[in-house]
Order: sequence, then C-alpha cells, then structure tokens
Amino acid sequence: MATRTRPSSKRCAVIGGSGFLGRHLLERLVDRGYTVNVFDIRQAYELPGVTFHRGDLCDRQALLVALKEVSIVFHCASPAPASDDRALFQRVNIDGTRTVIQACHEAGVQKLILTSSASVVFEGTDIKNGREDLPYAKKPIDYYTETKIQQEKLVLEACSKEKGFLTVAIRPHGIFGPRDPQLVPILIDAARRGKMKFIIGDGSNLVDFTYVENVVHGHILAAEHLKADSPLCGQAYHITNDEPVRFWDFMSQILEGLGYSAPRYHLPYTLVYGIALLLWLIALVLRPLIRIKPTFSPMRVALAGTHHYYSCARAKKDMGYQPLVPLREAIVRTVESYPHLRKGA
Ligand SMILES: NC(=O)c1ccc[n+]([C@@H]2O[C@H](COP(=O)([O-])OP(=O)(O)OC[C@H]3O[C@@H](n4cnc5c(N)ncnc54)[C@H](O)[C@@H]3O)[C@@H](O)[C@H]2O)c1
Ligand SMILES: CC(C)CCC[C@@H](C)[C@H]1CC[C@H]2C3=C(CC[C@]12C)[C@@]1(C)CC[C@H](O)[C@@H](C(=O)O)[C@@H]1CC3
Repeated sequence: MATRTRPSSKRCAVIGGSGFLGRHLLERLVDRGYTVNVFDIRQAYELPGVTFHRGDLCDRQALLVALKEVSIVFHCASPAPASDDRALFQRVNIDGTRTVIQACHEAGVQKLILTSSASVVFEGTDIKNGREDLPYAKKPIDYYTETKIQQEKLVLEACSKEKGFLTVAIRPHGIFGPRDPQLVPILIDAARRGKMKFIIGDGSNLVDFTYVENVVHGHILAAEHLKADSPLCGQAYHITNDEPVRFWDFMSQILEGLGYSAPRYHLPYTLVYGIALLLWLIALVLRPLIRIKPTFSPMRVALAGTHHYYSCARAKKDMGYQPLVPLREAIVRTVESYPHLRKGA
C-alpha cells in the first residue's frame, strides 16, 4: 500500500482557482499564510506562492496530483450559468463533483468546502429572508441550478466524522466585484445595446448582492471552523452582504456609476416573463439551425422581478460571520475597477 505524507493544515487546493471567486479566494489564502495549489481547466494568471495545475476536474488522476499533501480543498469550479448546456453541467457539476470527493478520499484530504449557491432553493417566486432549511427547489429555474442542487447534496452527504472527512457548503448570492466576468459586463453590454431603459415590475423587489471579498471571508471562516465537533459538518450556509437592496436601485447605481442612464420606464412582470419564455422556446426550437441568446432569459427576468434575499443568521452564529465590506463601499470599489466599461471608453 502506498504511504501518504501527512497533509499540512496550511496546504490547500482551490479547484476553479482561475475563475472570478477562485482567484480572489486564493489571493486571500496566500495573504493568510496558506500554501495554495490551483486546479483549473485553464490558466488565467501566475502568482508567487501558488502552484498551478491545469486539468479537468472530471479527471481523477489529474486531480490527485494537485491534491497531494493537501488538507483543505475549496471546490469553486462550475461551467458558466449562461452556457445553458445541460450535458456539460451534468458532467462537471455532478459527475465531476463525485470525482472530486473520490480524489479527496484517496489523497487523504480532511476538509472539503463547496461553493454552492443560494439559488438552490429559488423557483422563480419570492423568497424573503430565506433560511437554509428551505427545501431545495422542486422546479429549479435552469440546468445550472438543477445541477448545483445535486452537487450540494453529494458534498454534504459525503461528510463523515468517522472517516475524518468533513464537508460544508457555502451558498453565496449574486457575487459581484472587480474582475467579475458576469454581472457588470452583461449589464453594461445590455445598456450599450439600449436594453436597459425598463424596470421589470414595480421596482420594489429586494435582492441580495454579495461583494466577492465577503464571500471569500465566508469560505475561509468555514474552513477554519469546520471541525469534527463543530455544527458546520455537513451543513449549508448562506453568505451574503446581509443588506438586501432593491434590484433596480443596485443596477441603477452601477449603471450611473459608469456613466449610463438608469432604467426609468416600468413594464409589467408577467408580460416580460411571458415574452422571455416565448423567445426562449423559439431559441430552443431553432437551436439545430441557429444559436440565439436572448438578453432577457426567463431566468434573468425572474431574478430581476422577484424578491430573493436570504438570512445569514446561521453563519453568524456558527462561524462568527459578518460582512467585511458594506454594500455602498463595495459598489464604489466595483465601479472603479471597470474603467474600460465606462461610457465612451
Ligand atoms: N458568480 C455568482 O454570482 C455566483 C453566485 C453563487 C454561487 N456561485 C458559484 O461560485 C463558483 C465560482 O463562480 P465564479 O463566478 O467565480 O465563476 P467563474 O466562471 O469565474 O469560475 C469558474 C472556474 O471553474 C473553472 N472550471 C469550469 N469547468 C471546469 C472543469 N471541468 N475542470 C476544472 N475547472 C473548471 C473555469 O475555468 C473557471 O475558472 C461556482 O461554483 C458558482 O456556481 C457563483
Ligand atoms: C439584463 C438585465 C435584466 C440583468 C443584468 C444583470 C444580470 C446579468 C445579473 C443580475 C442578477 C445576477 C445573478 C446571476 C447571474 C447574473 C445576474 C442574472 C446568478 C444566476 C449567477 C449564478 C449564481 O449561482 C446565482 C446566485 O444564486 O447567486 C446568481 C443570481 C444573481
């Protein structure tokens, strides 16, 4: 039998470390004195103190190399939600996560911290101050969410004090901040194409948006508090900015901060949702001939027109979580980080 070197508690791996959240996470881990291995299908940068391993997380052998002597694994890799590719989500988020768990066992990893999503309980209808005991969505809003649910279940069920393998899931919501390839770029692209003139619904719906550094803080607290005698084992935790904000006020602040006009005219939610659904069905039928990606997908309309904010009480109680960067400051830092998206740039 092969002998395993005892993993150091300060050696960790970030799967998905080339991505938006993964890179912020590993920068903070390095600051805190951790030795970090990055595992990702693409290499986006180089950083002193970080060892890069390029590979697909569905490849157990490739993972084993990156997990050698590692005691903590952060799994924050996923295909982009907008890809809408069912087979890819199934392969990476479900089959791939099984492979990650198996590789963790083989490598003697002690803790696995999964980046899940608060959307695992969202079905397109209002959620106000939702707690972690809400049931998983029976009708998830898209394939991405459907596979995030399965992924979270796999990771939490793998938690075993007897085997010395502890797991926890972090459920952030609406992550934003510097280098995010999603929220701000998609919003500004829509504005530049003249599509951000309308508010969907009456504009009063409250939503959580979470600054990336707060999400990172939640992950590190979870890793450091996850012990065999702690309540974190096998549990999910909402991590947000804990400052629900009107969806359209948040979008308007980003738009105006970058020199664009805020949306002003109201459209009824059901009308926009119906049109989005129709366009989505047309795109589905035409998919073999032509690939159309409507800006206002039913998923985006649902997110833009309903309440969805979550309680962080469990994270506060079990791991002493408090957001480090308040929303106002987070928006300023984010806007300043996208000079190339400023109007006229
Ligand atoms: N961005 C958000 O608003 C948000 C909110 C809640 C949860 N999450 C979750 O946070 C995590 C990180 O999201 P992000 O916004 O940083 O996304 P991202 O797309 O920036 O990063 C994901 C990374 O995963 C990598 N990856 C994808 N498939 C892989 C594979 N097969 N093998 C190895 N690496 C692979 C990508 O190359 C990428 O670097 C994801 O699990 C996502 O579901 C994101
Ligand atoms: C065109 C406009 C109506 C909207 C432009 C902004 C949107 C691109 C974002 C607003 C809310 C965002 C969001 C996500 C993606 C980008 C938005 C739709 C997620 C679906 C990304 C995946 C995460 O897991 C979800 C989560 O639970 O946090 C995000 C929810 C918010």
